[in-house]
Amino acid sequence: MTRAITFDDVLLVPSYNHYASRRVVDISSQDHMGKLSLDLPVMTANMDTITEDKMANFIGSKGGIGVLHRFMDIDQNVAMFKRCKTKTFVSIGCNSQELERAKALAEAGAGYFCIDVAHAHAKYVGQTLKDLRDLLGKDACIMAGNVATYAGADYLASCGADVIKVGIGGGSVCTTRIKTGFGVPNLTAIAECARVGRSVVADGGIKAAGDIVKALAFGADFVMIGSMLSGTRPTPGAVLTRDLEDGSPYRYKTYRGMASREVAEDYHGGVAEWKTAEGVATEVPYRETEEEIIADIIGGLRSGLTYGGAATIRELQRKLNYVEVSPAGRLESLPHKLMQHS
Ligand SMILES: NC(=O)C1=CN([C@@H]2O[C@H](COP(=O)(O)OP(=O)(O)OC[C@H]3O[C@@H](n4cnc5c(N)ncnc54)[C@H](OP(=O)(O)O)[C@@H]3O)[C@@H](O)[C@H]2O)C=CC1
Ligand SMILES: Nc1nc2c(ncn2[C@@H]2O[C@H](COP(=O)(O)O)[C@@H](O)[C@H]2O)c(=O)[nH]1
Repeated sequence: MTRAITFDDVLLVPSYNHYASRRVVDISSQDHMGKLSLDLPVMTANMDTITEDKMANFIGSKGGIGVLHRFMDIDQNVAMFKRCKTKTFVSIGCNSQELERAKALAEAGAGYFCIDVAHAHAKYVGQTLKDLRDLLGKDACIMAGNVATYAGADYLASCGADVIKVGIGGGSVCTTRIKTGFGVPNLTAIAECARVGRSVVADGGIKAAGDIVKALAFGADFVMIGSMLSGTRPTPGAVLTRDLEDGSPYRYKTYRGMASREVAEDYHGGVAEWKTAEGVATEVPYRETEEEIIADIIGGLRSGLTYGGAATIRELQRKLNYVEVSPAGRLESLPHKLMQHS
């Protein structure tokens, strides 16, 4: 049986650092096909509680890129795309109307497309990729996902994907592994898919800047984050308030999986009888900390590269050296100053 690992299973091992300061390392990333270059290798998730135009403009201003969700009609989608002031991905699904969405968005100037389905190692995704390439031409950047195996990534590459989105069932509001028994722990999935030689986006389960460094070191060129930015000001959705037991107000927003019952009710009148929800909806505290979250990611990436003795993300990948950690090692990695000793 193959052993598979994810973020908390490993730590990266430090190596000799040539660089005088964390300021000199380069945290930018370019995809293997030469179509996408980001100063910050971070994408925001195409979820209706994470990325609309406001988040796309925020993350774009930081050097990353937003991926608009697709759960709206085509006119709304075009209007939203036009409100984006920086390079932004748009998403499409796989049914026949989705090519109409792609056509309208391309006419509005979109050049970065994401084919977004739960299980992309599938015939209908391959066909959509080919149709989309025919529609958009060779210069458009097409990302497709999600997959979690070498065979899945290879299939998408062979159908014309430039960038491959990797991660099945690892997201923070995801229940796919519980509901279906399928998934691959994310670091193993990233390493496997990166062997195909196309750029990989590590998607799902990233909780902190250190997880981003691990994902990049294991072969991702970019990461996609949802929960790390959930509840912040640039996310869509209202700020809600309720009283806590002590009477103090608690301000929160909703963060929800795009395969949750709540999403199905809002957009499709409920979960179809042949399906089950594969995501959950949750309350997250309202936060005004998006600037700090991104600064923390940038600082973590800069430090991370120097711990790895690397000036670039590609060098970090070449020098990958890691250990699997014991339960005690994992505990030691967390703040434990106040832990009681018996
Ligand atoms: N990264 C992850 O682990 C996951 C992500 N998601 C997210 O949830 C959203 C909804 O996803 P999705 O349900 O794919 O979108 P859609 O509802 O648009 O479904 C995509 C198409 O794929 C078909 N399909 C066949 N088998 C499957 C399968 N096992 N899972 C999903 N679709 C299948 C669907 O047909 P039919 O509906 O008739 O079956 C449909 O035509 C997306 O944003 C997706 O990224 C969802 C689950 C897992
Ligand atoms: N299995 C499911 N995965 C989902 C769903 N909605 C979104 N997602 C995936 O999660 C990531 C975000 O993960 P996070 O850990 O950063 O919060 C997102 O990009 C999708 O790939 C869902 O309903 N089910």
